[in-house]
Amino acid sequence: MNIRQLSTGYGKTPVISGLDLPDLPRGKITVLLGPNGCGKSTLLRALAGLNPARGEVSLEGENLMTLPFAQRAKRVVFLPQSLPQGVHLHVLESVIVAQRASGGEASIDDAMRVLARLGIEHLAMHYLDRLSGGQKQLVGLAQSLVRKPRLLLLDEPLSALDLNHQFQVMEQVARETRERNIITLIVVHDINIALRHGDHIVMLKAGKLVASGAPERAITEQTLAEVYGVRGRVERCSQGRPHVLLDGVLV
Ligand SMILES: Nc1ncnc2c1ncn2[C@@H]1O[C@H](COP(=O)(O)OP(=O)(O)OP(=O)(O)O)[C@@H](O)[C@H]1O
Repeated sequence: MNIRQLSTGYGKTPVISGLDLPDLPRGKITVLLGPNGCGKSTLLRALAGLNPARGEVSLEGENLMTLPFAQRAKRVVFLPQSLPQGVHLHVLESVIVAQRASGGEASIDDAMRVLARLGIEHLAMHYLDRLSGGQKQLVGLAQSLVRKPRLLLLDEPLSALDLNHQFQVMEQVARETRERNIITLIVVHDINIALRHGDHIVMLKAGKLVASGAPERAITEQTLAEVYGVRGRVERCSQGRPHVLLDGVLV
């Protein structure tokens, strides 16, 4: 997927101006990193067609920016940081509604399979508005995966999850991404999750691209300093995996 000269913002206030991103690979997870307020959610919303934007976003040979919204919504799924409040549906119903929103056939079997893959089939008949924050986040992910997008945009899908679920969700997202050969762009704040589970990294600061590429190429002492203003080291743990250790903040 190519993003060329993308500009977006709110009213007359630009957040991103003329952003070019290197090709986002299919079948891989791209992790979008950057400090609070740098424009990550705004970028995801613009790619999903939820924020007005200019530029070119080509996905599998089509320019998303000129597709009618309904066509775009069949190809692109965006999971926001939190689900809408006050939706009085069962979890299973909500997953089936999501399935139909992308033009798919309603299939209880498919919906239950997605819930099972995320380890939440026991919640199928629970009401959405009575779930914990983390449970809601898992249901939001189930709603996204069941829609079988070509481009999956996940905005901090791990923020309310315990360690076990964070790991399981990243493994599941990686599996779906690989098996369906889709493009997944995911915002996380945990740099070590990005290093461990990301295939590709994009680092933004104030709406501008600072670094991109393989995790160990993009996440370095220099980019950690430039993007986050921290002193950090990338070291190898006893199993040989890269890991960021923070020594402090730059003043
Ligand atoms: N609805 C809105 N109206 C006006 N400005 C907004 C709106 N949403 C976000 N902004 C502004 O746009 C800029 C980028 O916000 P955005 O939510 O994209 O950042 P982010 O990188 O996702 O941050 P975080 O890591 O804190 O979630 C910020 O300056 C923010 O104040």
